[in-house]
Amino acid sequence: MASKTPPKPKHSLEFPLTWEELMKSVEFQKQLCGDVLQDYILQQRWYGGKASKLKYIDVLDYFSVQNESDLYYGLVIEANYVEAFVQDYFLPLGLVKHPDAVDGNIIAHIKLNEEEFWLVDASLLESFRKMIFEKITEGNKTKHQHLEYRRGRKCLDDDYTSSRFLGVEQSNTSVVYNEKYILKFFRRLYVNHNPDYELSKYLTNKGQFENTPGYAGSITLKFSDKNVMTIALMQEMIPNEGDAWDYFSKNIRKGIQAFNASKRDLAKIQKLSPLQQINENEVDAQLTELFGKSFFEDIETLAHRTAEMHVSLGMERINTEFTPSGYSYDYTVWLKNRLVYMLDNRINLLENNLHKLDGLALDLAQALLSNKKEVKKRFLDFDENRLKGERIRVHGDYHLGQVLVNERDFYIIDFEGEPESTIRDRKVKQPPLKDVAGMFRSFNYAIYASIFNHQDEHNKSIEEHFELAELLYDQMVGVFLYTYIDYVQSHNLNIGYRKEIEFLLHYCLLEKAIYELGYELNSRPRWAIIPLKGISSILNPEQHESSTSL
Ligand SMILES: Nc1ncnc2c1ncn2[C@@H]1O[C@H](COP(=O)(O)OP(=O)(O)O)[C@@H](O)[C@H]1O
Ligand SMILES: O=P(O)(O)O[C@H]1O[C@H](CO)[C@@H](O[C@H]2O[C@H](CO)[C@@H](O)[C@H](O)[C@H]2O)[C@H](O)[C@H]1O
Repeated sequence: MASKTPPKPKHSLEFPLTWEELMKSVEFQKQLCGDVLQDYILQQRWYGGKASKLKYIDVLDYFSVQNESDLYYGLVIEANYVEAFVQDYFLPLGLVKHPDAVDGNIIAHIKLNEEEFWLVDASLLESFRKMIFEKITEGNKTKHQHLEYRRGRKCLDDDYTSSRFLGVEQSNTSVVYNEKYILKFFRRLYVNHNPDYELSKYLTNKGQFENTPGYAGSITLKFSDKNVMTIALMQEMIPNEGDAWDYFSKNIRKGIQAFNASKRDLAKIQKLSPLQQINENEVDAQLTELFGKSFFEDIETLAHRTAEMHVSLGMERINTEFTPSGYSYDYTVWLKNRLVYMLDNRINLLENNLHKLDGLALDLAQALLSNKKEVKKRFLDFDENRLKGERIRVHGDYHLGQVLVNERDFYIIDFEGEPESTIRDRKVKQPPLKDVAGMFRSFNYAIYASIFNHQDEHNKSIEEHFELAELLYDQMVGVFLYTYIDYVQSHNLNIGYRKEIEFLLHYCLLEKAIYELGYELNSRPRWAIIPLKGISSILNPEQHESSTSL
């Protein structure tokens, strides 16, 4: 059979060098970093700098990944932006004879000593993936320049049998090995260990938290100045039926459909005050009929797993990276600076994007703009002297999409932290209730997304749906809090006294909703209505008597 005609390359390079000599060539690095990579990375899903103007790219560092027969390079490329900031990315480089080997997904055509090749992302090549697995399973038996391959406790295989791309929408690149492990190549690199690696290793080796993928290995780049970068993390693969966002959204939608088909009087449903705790058996009978008893049992299980995660993260007494801390003046200064900066950014972004909003979203946006002083005041109303609980390392970006579902149990993944924050900020110990607030915002999102996305299925007014939404949200929160607080308190994690818990939750809910407003305005403005509605209820809980101050 005739082979396919090679694609006409956009970029063609030529060097009188071998592949082994190529990376040492300054001229090659210069040409690669010019149009070749500038064009290539713009097409990649993992490239997060698309909204900024690229000035130039540099190779910050590179390393070889090799055995007796094959050689690949791992590149740390630094993207420099006109807006005066830089981002580092990981790009593994390989060389193939035929572009068919990678389905035409090539970086450039290259002639080396008159011989024709194609430069490709090495993760597309099975031989590269196999070599990576073998080096991780071999662990630190072999020394590799400034690269460290580690085998984790949960890696039980010595032999490679298969590899494939995970094939999900994601910001990194994940490979499934032997249908048992998932290796995530971090695309965006940071100086310092990635929190995903640190927390995964800790939870497996020390915390013994079972409802997260076990740590199976990693690759770390070590610089001569002692700085490090996490290149990859390998974990157990968790069999799953999808994530908790899809799981709960599906059940919420069904409940809302049942509500539309019924003659239910919302005034008869028990109204809780915000953050009022209830036992799963105390959920209003009408809500149980609409959403199912199992729906609230699932919330209970999720709360239980979240509490176990926090107890595990807060139990360390030796390694200061993990030992709990109290509240301090330094923390307060850091927090307030950060939140005021974020708020100013969101207000600015909102002003610039008002033209993208209409109807209720626009009304809520205008209300927020006139209320910005009140939000700032709330952010500044944080007094460490009145807080008695502990701060610990937290998940940091906790929402339903970070939880996998299997047989009505939940597994928590992706401890990379909040994507907008610097790596240092992600490692600051925080009140565990920050994660809880993140999950509550996610409940709120799932309810309102179900309402806004399926309006064609409704025969009741939007106001009635909003009323149902608030009733449901308060009961989901009530069940979660009851289970969560009971578990952490009986396992010696100090999250503060009752008023402190309420204060921190209100504080973190507002923080998260303001954060979300930026995320939505930048990536899906149609959804901005959800955090806008959330901010409005957090700021005006007038129908509820609970106080937000200490
Ligand atoms: N250990 C695992 N077991 C099974 N599936 C996983 C595992 N880790 C990740 N996934 C799947 O991969 C997706 C992306 O993983 P995630 O860690 O969030 O990557 P990224 O940081 O690139 O967004 C998850 O939503 C999930 O579907
Ligand atoms: O990409 P990440 O998962 O790290 O997180 C970012 O994207 C999330 C959306 O995928 C965003 O989450 C927001 O939307 C979710 C529904 O899609 C909702 O469940 C979350 O509560 C809400 O915050 C997250 O904020 C952002 O960091």
